[in-house]
Amino acid sequence: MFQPDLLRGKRILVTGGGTGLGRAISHRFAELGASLVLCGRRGEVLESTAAAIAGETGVPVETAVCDVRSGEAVDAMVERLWATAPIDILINNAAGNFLARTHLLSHRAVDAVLNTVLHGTAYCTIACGKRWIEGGRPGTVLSVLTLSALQGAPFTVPSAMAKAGVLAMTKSLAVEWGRHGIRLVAVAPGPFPTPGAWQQLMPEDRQTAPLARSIPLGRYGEHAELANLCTFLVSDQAGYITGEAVVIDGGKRHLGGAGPSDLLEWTDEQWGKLRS
Ligand SMILES: CCC/C=C/C(=O)SCCNC(=O)CCNC(=O)[C@H](O)C(C)(C)COP(=O)([O-])OP(=O)([O-])OC[C@H]1O[C@@H](n2cnc3c(N)ncnc32)[C@H](O)[C@@H]1OP(=O)([O-])[O-]
Ligand SMILES: NC(=O)C1=CN([C@@H]2O[C@H](COP(=O)(O)OP(=O)(O)OC[C@H]3O[C@@H](n4cnc5c(N)ncnc54)[C@H](OP(=O)(O)O)[C@@H]3O)[C@@H](O)[C@H]2O)C=CC1
Repeated sequence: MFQPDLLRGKRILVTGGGTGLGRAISHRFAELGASLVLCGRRGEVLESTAAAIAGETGVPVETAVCDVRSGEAVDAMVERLWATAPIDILINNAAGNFLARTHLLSHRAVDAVLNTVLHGTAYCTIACGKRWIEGGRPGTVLSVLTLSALQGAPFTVPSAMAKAGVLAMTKSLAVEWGRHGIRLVAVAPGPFPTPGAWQQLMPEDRQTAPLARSIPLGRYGEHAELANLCTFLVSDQAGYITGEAVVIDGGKRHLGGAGPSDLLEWTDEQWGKLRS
């Protein structure tokens, strides 16, 4: 359990906060007293999520329609938000991704992912960072990566490249901006079911594989588990953590490196035969 007022007084901007994991993280922040700004491209999605979170938690939730692929639009959004009150915490969560064979990707397909994940994250981070530094204020940036940022991923190569770039940004700015009291942290989730991710990445053909073969804990992540990790990392309780990415994946990352995972499927009979 967190202190009920852990995030009271914090103004938090969540990109992609209208759906999926961004929505779950935002909801947890609001429960702990934060005031929120949810950003995305679809106003009606943002409004509906904002109304639901505000109704359930009683905290104010603003919305900001913005395509993070445009540096000008991001700067205008952040300038407008700052005119009311500074943002304390930025969550870089907006992303686009799809399954495709890389040698068949068009330039525009590569750009569709890189512009959102790599450029959009850089624009949002710099827009907040320059205002924190100019205003002499501390700040925190949490970026949502994927496991592929650490170990690559075939068939989602632009996303893996972009998220790896965001990890490099996290480590680099932790050093460059540390003396200004700005922390940069990241989370690298394994699979957490959301309509967005499942539509893009989990066609029915992929959903029949036994989970135990791909995830040691044998289940997908729960949104609350990711939201709780993000809550700790952005809170003042984690004030000495910067430049780090925390993996939350049920052990998935270690399957390949930890030895032959096909042995997980072996029966007692097979083990007995080997022993004899
Ligand atoms: C384990 C889970 C890990 C989860 C990680 C996540 O990130 S989950 C997060 C999951 N959530 C989301 O992803 C939600 C947000 N997603 C989105 O906004 C879109 O899915 C987007 C990323 C395609 C960007 O859309 P947009 O409107 O900017 O793009 P557009 O429609 O204008 O097309 C631009 C170019 O891309 C091409 N192209 C498109 N699809 C495919 C494909 N499947 N194949 C090949 N190519 C494809 C298209 O043909 C065109 O190229 P062309 O023909 O002109 O040379
Ligand atoms: N679900 C999973 O298993 C995993 C997810 N992740 C990461 O978690 C994050 C959330 O993913 P998830 O919730 O599953 O998927 P969603 O599709 O629900 O989330 C993507 C969000 O980003 C917003 N978005 C997309 N493009 C833009 C843009 N150009 N400008 C502003 N907002 C944009 C979308 O809103 P709109 O379309 O209205 O703009 C949407 O709210 C992503 O960073 C993803 O890479 C990482 C590992 C695993």
